[in-house]
Amino acid sequence: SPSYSSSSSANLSFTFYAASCPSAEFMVRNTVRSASSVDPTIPGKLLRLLFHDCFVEGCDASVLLQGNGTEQSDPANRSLGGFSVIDSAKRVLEIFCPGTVSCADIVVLAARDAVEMAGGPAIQIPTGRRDGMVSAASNVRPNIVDTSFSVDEMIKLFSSKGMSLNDLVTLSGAHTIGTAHCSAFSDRFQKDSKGKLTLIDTSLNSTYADELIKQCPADSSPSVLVNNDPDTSFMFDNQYYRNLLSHRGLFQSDSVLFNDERTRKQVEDFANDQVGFFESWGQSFFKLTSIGVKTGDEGEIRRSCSATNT
Ligand code: HEM
Ligand SMILES: [Ca+2]
Ligand SMILES: [Ca+2]
Repeated sequence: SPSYSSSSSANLSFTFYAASCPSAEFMVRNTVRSASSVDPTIPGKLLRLLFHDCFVEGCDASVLLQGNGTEQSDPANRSLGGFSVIDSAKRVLEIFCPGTVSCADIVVLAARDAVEMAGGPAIQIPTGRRDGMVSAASNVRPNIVDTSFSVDEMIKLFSSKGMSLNDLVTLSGAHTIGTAHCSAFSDRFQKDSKGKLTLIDTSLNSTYADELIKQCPADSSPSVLVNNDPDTSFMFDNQYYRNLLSHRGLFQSDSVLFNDERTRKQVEDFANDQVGFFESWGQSFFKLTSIGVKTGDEGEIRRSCSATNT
């Protein structure tokens, strides 16, 4: 459905598991913490997983379902990660509070904790989301932003989820952590007659472009990863916006936020004011985690996050 009512998110509660599983949030947090201490790439993965869940069928863990033709089989989702962290949190929760805590809530809480552990703001998030039964690859393409999108196209998709221009600029700040495959920004380069890459997107700083070509030469392996934020890749800070100001946005969809008059001011403000970015992040993240939530009798509480109960 194109526009989600806010009545569903009004059914979420800050005390949803207070009686049924009082340490639910604590158990998710511990799982995220220990996984991230072993593998520092986990926070970025968990944050992107939330985005791809909430924009397709709402925040309902549809992205976790495995099988032929599910969301995971769409090319836009092949580079997602963090599933094993969600699974281990669920395993612990099923021992202490069987059949109680939804995978949809675990995805949200894990992303929230991941941001905080990477140095970002702490955010209170209500719970009570239920797990969806539908996961179709064909739902992914129309609902997930591609790096080739114009600001207009991004605004259109975001507003169909009840998200504003401000939310778009704020949530794009997620690219202050995490990594990307070379193919995610190869459209900014072209192969010359000798098979070497040259920059065709003039909105990119040429020194930065040279670094990217070095890390991602034309013949590089498809498994090569590049940091989204070349300066503070593991730190959730406002460096993403500073990068945009110095023409070092990795994706075309990042650069356009600085090149478009409607979004530039917000980018400049966040580049100069991390506290302001963090405040805005709290609000936009809250909205993201409320998109299309299922509550009450809708959906189910999955026993295993990768499969529906029946
Ligand atoms: C607005 C348009 C957006 C576009 C076009 C976009 C696109 C991408 C692409 C292409 C990647 C690299 C994937 C790969 O090659 O492995 C990526 C990574 C990432 N994105 Fe976005 N994204 C957008 C918005 C968001 C939002 C709203 C969030 C979260 C709130 C987000 C969080 C992330 C994170 C954390 C990573 C790093 C993932 C990792 O380290 O594995 N992105 N994004
Ligand atoms: Ca979903
Ligand atoms: Ca950073």
